[in-house]
Amino acid sequence: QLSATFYSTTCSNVSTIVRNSVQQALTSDSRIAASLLRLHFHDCFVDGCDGSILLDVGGNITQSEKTAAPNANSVRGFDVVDSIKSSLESSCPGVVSCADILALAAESSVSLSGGPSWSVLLGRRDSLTANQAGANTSLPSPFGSLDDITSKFSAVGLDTTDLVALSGAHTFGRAQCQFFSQRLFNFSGTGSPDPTLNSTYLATLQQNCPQNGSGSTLNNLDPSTSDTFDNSYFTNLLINMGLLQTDQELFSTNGSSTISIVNNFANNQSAFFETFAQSMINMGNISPLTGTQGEIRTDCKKINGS
Ligand code: HEM
Ligand SMILES: [Ca+2]
Ligand SMILES: [Ca+2]
Repeated sequence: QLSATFYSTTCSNVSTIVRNSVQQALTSDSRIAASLLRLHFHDCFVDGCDGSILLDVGGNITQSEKTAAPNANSVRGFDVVDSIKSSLESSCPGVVSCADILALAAESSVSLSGGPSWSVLLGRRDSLTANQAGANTSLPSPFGSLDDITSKFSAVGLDTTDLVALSGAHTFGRAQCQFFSQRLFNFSGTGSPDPTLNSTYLATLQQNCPQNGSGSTLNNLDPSTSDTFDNSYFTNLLINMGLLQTDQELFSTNGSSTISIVNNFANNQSAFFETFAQSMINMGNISPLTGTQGEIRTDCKKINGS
């Protein structure tokens, strides 16, 4: 049972400390807000929001989620999490969990980028384990069908509205060519590009991600407003300008219940912001450790005493 006032007597400035650190990090890295939001998502989908993604191999930890397929050479922002943790250890030693730091950093990242604010529920504790196989199986693939991603969300208690709203996180941040290049030249063995890709956008993407080029070249997930948290992710889908196959599927899968939700968010940014905030709370509630479960890590990368 998480609560917005969990640290009110033990670390009353926690939200401000996190927010200031994220703001500071943004001055030298315009992508960091997106990266921090994604870290919270990749934490919560694997054994719940318990900081498991932050652990390195060492001591009793024999596997790390960082090297699982969806994370390796992809998730980033760990240095900022460590710097937030050091500030908090100076102000309120041994009090704030790494899992809560991820939830707070996600909210600051969205609100500092122009998106909604919400009251973050707190009181999560940190795991004593990491689950690499779990990261490989529980995180959605950008090559999956809408049914695939829907079932990964429903496996953690999130519904279709949550799926569409949270996919709106792709309103900022970057993606490497390797995660959508299957759409550009020979889609599903057809010898042609994905028919649900806008032809002008296709030409730009083919230029940025040529065949036999580097799969790690970065592209904006939202070609309209790449660093702003707004509803242009959804207006892009209406004109076939979703970057990942799984983005465009939300609007282009015939008969899907996701289509009307995309239309609503494209036409009504406030509806998107309100739903996104609620869906972030829903995601943040995925099986947290509470009470005497787990621990409060001193160093987010390691179990205490190891
Ligand atoms: C619906 C299924 C989803 C799939 C298949 C998916 C897949 C991906 C992929 C492949 C990337 C690019 C990674 C890279 O190039 O290294 C990415 C980036 C990103 N994802 Fe998702 N994602 C999904 C849902 C979400 C959700 C629910 C959130 C957060 C609420 C999110 C937030 C982000 C952000 C902010 C980025 C950019 C990160 C950065 O620039 O560092 N994604 N996603
Ligand atoms: Ca986790
Ligand atoms: Ca945007």
